[in-house]
Amino acid sequence: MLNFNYRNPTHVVFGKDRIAELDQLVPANARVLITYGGGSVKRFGTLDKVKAALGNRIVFEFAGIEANPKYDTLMQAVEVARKENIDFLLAVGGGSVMDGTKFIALATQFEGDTTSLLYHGFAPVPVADDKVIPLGVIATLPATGSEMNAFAVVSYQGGKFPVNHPNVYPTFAMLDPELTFSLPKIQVANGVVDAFVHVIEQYATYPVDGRVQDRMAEGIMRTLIEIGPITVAEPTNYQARANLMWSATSALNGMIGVGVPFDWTTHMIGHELTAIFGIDHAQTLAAVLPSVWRVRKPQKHAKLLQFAERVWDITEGDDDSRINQAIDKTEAFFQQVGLKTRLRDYGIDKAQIDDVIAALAAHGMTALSETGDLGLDISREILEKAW
Ligand SMILES: NC(=O)c1ccc[n+]([C@@H]2O[C@H](COP(=O)([O-])OP(=O)(O)OC[C@H]3O[C@@H](n4cnc5c(N)ncnc54)[C@H](O)[C@@H]3O)[C@@H](O)[C@H]2O)c1
Repeated sequence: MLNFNYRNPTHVVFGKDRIAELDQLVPANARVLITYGGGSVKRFGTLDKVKAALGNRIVFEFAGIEANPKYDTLMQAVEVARKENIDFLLAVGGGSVMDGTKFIALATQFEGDTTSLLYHGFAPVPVADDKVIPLGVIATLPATGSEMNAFAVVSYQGGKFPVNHPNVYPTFAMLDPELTFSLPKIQVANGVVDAFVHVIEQYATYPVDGRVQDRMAEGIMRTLIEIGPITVAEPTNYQARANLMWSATSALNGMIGVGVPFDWTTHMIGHELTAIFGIDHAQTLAAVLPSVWRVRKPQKHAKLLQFAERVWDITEGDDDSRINQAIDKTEAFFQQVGLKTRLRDYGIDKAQIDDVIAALAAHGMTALSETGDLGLDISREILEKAW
C-alpha cells in the first residue's frame, strides 16, 4: 500500500425529510447565498422548504448554474456574493451546482485573476486557507461525489478544468434519496455509470495490496450492478435510490482512493468530449472506458483479472478470455442502464477524433494514466476503438 493522508470533514446528513435540520447546520446569523440550476428545485418545492428551514437568516438566491458550469456564469454569482457580503453558500442541485458553488467559494475572496484558479490541475489552488467561503450542499443527483469531496470541474473557453482546495469540502452534505425521485431516467443512468467509473479510475490500475480499498471498491461496483437497472426503472424505489446515492458518494469521497494509484484517463478524455460535443459527462465515460481497457489490458492485467473474478464472478477461461468477458459485461451493463457506448452513436464523425486529440494537446493531457505513459498516440488509439 502507498503512503497516504486522509481527512474528510464533511458531515453527512442522510435520509428522508431532513431539510428542517438546516436550521442547526447553517450558522445562525449567516448571510446565505442559495445556488441552484435550471429550476427543478423550485418546481418540486425544495427551494421553499430550504428557505423555510433557514428561518430569519438573510438569504439571497443565485439561479442558473448550468450543467458543466461555466466560469462566466459562476463569476456572476461571485459578484453577488461580494456585493452582499455572503458568508455561507448553500448549493442545492447536482454535481454542476455543487462544483460551481465550490468555485464561487474560492473565487469570491480571491485577490488576483480568478481565471488563474483553473490552471492547477489536480494540485490544490493557492489561496490563503481563511479566504474560502464555507459551503453546505443539498445533493439532488447521485453521481459525482462532489457532495463529499474537495473537487470541482469548471468549463472555460472550450475546456473543462479540475479545481480543488481542502477548504471547499462541504461542511455538510444533505443526501435525501427522495429529492432525486424527480430526475429523468437518463440522469439516473448517468449517475450509475459516473459512480461506477469513479470507482474504476481508482481501482483498475496496478496492484499495491490495498485490500480494504479493493474490497470496498468491489462492493460499490457490485452494488451498482445490482441496483443500477432497478433504480433507473423504478424511480420511487427508495431503497434502490438510497443505495445508489450512498454508492455515488462513497465512490469519490476519498476512502477507496487512499494508498492506491489512480488513473483518470477516461475522465480526461471524456472532459474533452463534453467540451467539444456537449455530450453528458457520464456518457463520455461509458464510451471511453471499455476502449481504455481494451487498449491498456497489458498494463492493467492483474487488476482486470481480479475485477473479472470478484465483480463479475468470472472464473472460466484463460486470463485473456476472463478479462475480455469482464470488459464486455461492463460495456453491456452501461447499455443495460441506458447509455450508448460508442462515439459514433453520439453523432461524432471519425475525423473529429483529430479535434479531441488537439484539445488534449492544448490542455497538456499528454502523459495520462496511473504511470504517466499514456501519450496522444495512445489516446488516439483509445478514441478510434471507442468510435
Ligand atoms: N466534483 C467532482 O468530484 C466531480 C466528479 C465527476 C463529475 N463532476 C462534474 O459534475 C458535472 C455533472 O454533474 P451531474 O452528473 O450531477 O449532473 P448535473 O448537475 O449537470 O445535472 C444534470 C441535469 O439534471 C438536472 N437535475 C439535477 N437534480 C435534479 C432533480 N432532482 N430532478 C430533476 N432534475 C434534476 C439539472 O438541472 C441538470 O439539467 C460535470 O460538470 C462533471 O464534470 C464533478
